Amino acid sequence: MIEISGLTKRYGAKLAVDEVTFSVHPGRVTGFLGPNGAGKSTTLRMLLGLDHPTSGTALINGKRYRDLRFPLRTVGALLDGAGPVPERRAVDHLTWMAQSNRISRRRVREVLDLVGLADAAKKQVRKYSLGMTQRLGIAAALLGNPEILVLDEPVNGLDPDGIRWVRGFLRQYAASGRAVLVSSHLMAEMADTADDAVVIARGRIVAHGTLKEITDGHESLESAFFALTGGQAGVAW
Ligand SMILES: Nc1ncnc2c1ncn2[C@@H]1O[C@H](COP(=O)(O)OP(=O)(O)OP(=O)(O)O)[C@@H](O)[C@H]1O
Repeated sequence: MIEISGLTKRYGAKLAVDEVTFSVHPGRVTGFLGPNGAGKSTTLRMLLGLDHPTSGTALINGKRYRDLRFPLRTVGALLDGAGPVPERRAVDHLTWMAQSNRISRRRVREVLDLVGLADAAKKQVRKYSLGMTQRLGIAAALLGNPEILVLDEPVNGLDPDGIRWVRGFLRQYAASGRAVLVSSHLMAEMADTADDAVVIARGRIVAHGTLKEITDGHESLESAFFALTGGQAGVAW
């Protein structure tokens, strides 16, 4: 379980994340939704110990990320821009990650199979398509068979096949009793993927509940999102 409480991040005069509080439960896909610059990545980076909060806490099974003994075994993450070294072969990248968390080589094969990259395991990552790179990122997140998955914009730039694969995969992962937190600004996509949603705008949580609760009284998740975030289609925030 993820518990975020009063989480705040200030960059100089800019309040990027402002008293954010929400939790993410096992067996559910939670969509973390917000326009560009709303504070999604900053929140996830603090959750994963990559940035220090100005105040507040972000806990994974009751602990801060950096206090987890073998973090990959508890929480798997795919973050924007945190890719592997391009010259490395996919299998070597995963083996290197696995070793640092005492995960077996057998598991490396398993996750490559799981994401459909078994045949491309020995290719250099720089020869991968965007879709393959995203699958590799998900394979890395799965290495420790974690009970929690955190994915920042996993379908960005994917073609419809890739998007469908990620959606099916996340639904299946949550159905096996694990907790999935996935950030996105693609409302139609999240409407098909998430059970719960947390909506953030300008660093603050503006809605948190089941998808049904959030869309109640609106035509779609997209129109609920625009009403909540004060935006309009086609207008930059
Ligand atoms: N290192 C930093 N220094 C200064 N400001 C930052 C820094 N990182 C983020 N910000 C600012 O904090 C705000 C939140 O950014 P963040 O990247 O968390 O948003 P986001 O919701 O993930 O957006 P996107 O969907 O575009 O990735 C933005 O205004 C951004 O410019």
